Amino acid sequence: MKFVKMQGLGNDFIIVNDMEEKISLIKEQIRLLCDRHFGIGADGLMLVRPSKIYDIKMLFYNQDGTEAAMCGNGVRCFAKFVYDKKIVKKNQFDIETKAGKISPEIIDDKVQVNMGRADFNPQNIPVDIEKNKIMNEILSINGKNIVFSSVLVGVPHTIIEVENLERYPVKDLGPLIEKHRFFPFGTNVNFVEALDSKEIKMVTWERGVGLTLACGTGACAVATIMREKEKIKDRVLIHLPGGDLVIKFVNEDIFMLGPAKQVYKGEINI
Ligand SMILES: N[C@H](CCC[C@H](N)C(=O)O)C(=O)O
Repeated sequence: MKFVKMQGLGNDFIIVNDMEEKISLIKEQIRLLCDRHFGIGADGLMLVRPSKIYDIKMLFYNQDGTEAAMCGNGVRCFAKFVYDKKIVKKNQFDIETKAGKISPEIIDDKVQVNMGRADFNPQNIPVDIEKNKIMNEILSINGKNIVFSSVLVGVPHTIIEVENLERYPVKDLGPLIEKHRFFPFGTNVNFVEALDSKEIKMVTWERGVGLTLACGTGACAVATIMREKEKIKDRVLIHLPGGDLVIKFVNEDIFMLGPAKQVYKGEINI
């Protein structure tokens, strides 16, 4: 099976051109391909498929083999791949994803993506709390009360503001919050330190992966919640361990601008 390895701010992916729709990978095979010792190694894997309703279709799978509706860094890499390989012959197009239509624009070596609108409805995120919005709720872990907000930006995201990101126990709390009983399908967990009204630092414990160098939908979710709390306006620079993303709001649509780079291409027997 031929593949290309790409990365967006160090969030890395295996991309397979399956326009002939001949490839069907079971969960265990995806997990093996993404394994950093027994396989290629990646945070996720994407299949390129034809779409009946938009220009192209993206299927996304996490490192553990679970399918997810969307991936922000992944969709930038996906868009760059299909454009560079001339599978799609325009630099602005629409991708069919399980989270709906996602519209990227290739701008030199960067990709700007209209990520659509955030969904605050707990039933859609989903979060098992009887409220209209999940803002500044409390969950307790090992006797520690944690204030959190949750929102759907393609996939479920939980946002926790902290005073000092470097000193916060992200690796201990991330997996416990990811699988907390409030989140029936799990959640991505974003730990955020607001620097000022224009800059934010964050790190994400990703559902189905663990700590990653960047999370695109997470950055969009963080910007959404911080804007909802009126801590930022309609544009923010987000610093992630793997690099920076610019997130801006046009009306209620979320736009994400960031890099997407090919690392290498290869072939593997699976
Ligand atoms: N792990 C996420 C999907 C990938 C999200 C992340 N890689 C991004 O860039 O948005 C989930 O299961 O919801």
